[in-house]
Amino acid sequence: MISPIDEPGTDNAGNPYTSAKEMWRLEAGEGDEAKEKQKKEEWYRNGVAYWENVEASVDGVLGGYGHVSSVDIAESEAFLKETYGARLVETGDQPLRALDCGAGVGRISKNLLLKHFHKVDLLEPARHFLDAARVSLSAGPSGEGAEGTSGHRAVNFFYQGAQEFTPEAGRYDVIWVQWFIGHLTDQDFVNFFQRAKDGLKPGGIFILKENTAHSGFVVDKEDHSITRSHPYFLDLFKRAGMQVHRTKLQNSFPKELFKVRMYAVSPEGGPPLPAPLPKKQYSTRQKSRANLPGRIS
Ligand SMILES: C[S@@+](CC[C@H](N)C(=O)[O-])C[C@H]1O[C@@H](n2cnc3c(N)ncnc32)[C@H](O)[C@@H]1O
Repeated sequence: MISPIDEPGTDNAGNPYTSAKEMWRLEAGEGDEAKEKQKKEEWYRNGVAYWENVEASVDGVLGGYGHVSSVDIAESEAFLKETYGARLVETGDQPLRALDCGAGVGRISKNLLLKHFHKVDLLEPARHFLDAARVSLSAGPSGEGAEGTSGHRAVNFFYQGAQEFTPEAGRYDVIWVQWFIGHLTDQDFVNFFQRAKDGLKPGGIFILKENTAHSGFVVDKEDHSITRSHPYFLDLFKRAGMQVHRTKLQNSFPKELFKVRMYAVSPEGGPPLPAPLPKKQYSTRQKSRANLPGRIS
């Protein structure tokens, strides 16, 4: 069977690449010793520069599709509960912590993560998005002390690209990776998961939610990102030493968008996922909802 990296792809104007390997050589200088460092820096700089010119709002980070935010959050929440249910309610004395990577203006932290996790950290390389997230999540100027009435709060606001980030060891129950991993080259995707897995508590998981190409890949020359196919994701998870526990397609999105898929992954050889809970057992839901800022939409 042909490896996903050898499959052909296109850019968003339909121009072909013979393989992902060729694409990464052209776009990020991979395999070309003389140009690799400079081209790779350019790839990341151009990606962030695109977002720096986008309005710091939910509509901005969703490319004008701000109206899909609530249905996105609803299906993410169902996936989180089905995947991680028991751990969300049986915390003992331990605070639940999540990391929101490529967090944009804090849309997911505000509407989902802060409902279920006592402490949420955000990682985002576009400064004005991170500033907007700080305001939206009511943090002080240093990012500390964003205390909601439920006691759940945004704690750290990391101004960094994921290709450079290393989390504090053993800090997180869940690392949320949504709609940004296309900015990372394949090698940095693998390196990111290999570094970030040390940031998970024992039994912690990553949830990745991303656009998927029908086959191969599609490069967006405007925002300098790549949309990968489902087999391409599976291949990268394998290379990163990750096992995929569950995967599910997002249902209710406009037809013209890429198919969006959710993955629950954790380091190979780790413990099985906690049991899902029947919906009626989520007794924290009402309490948390009442204490958190309203949903945007
Ligand atoms: C489509 S927006 C999604 C934002 C957020 N995840 C959400 O769903 O609301 C893409 C985000 O990825 C961020 N981003 C771009 N390059 C990145 C990188 N190298 N590492 C981490 N995040 C990056 C952008 O600044 C932007 O906030």
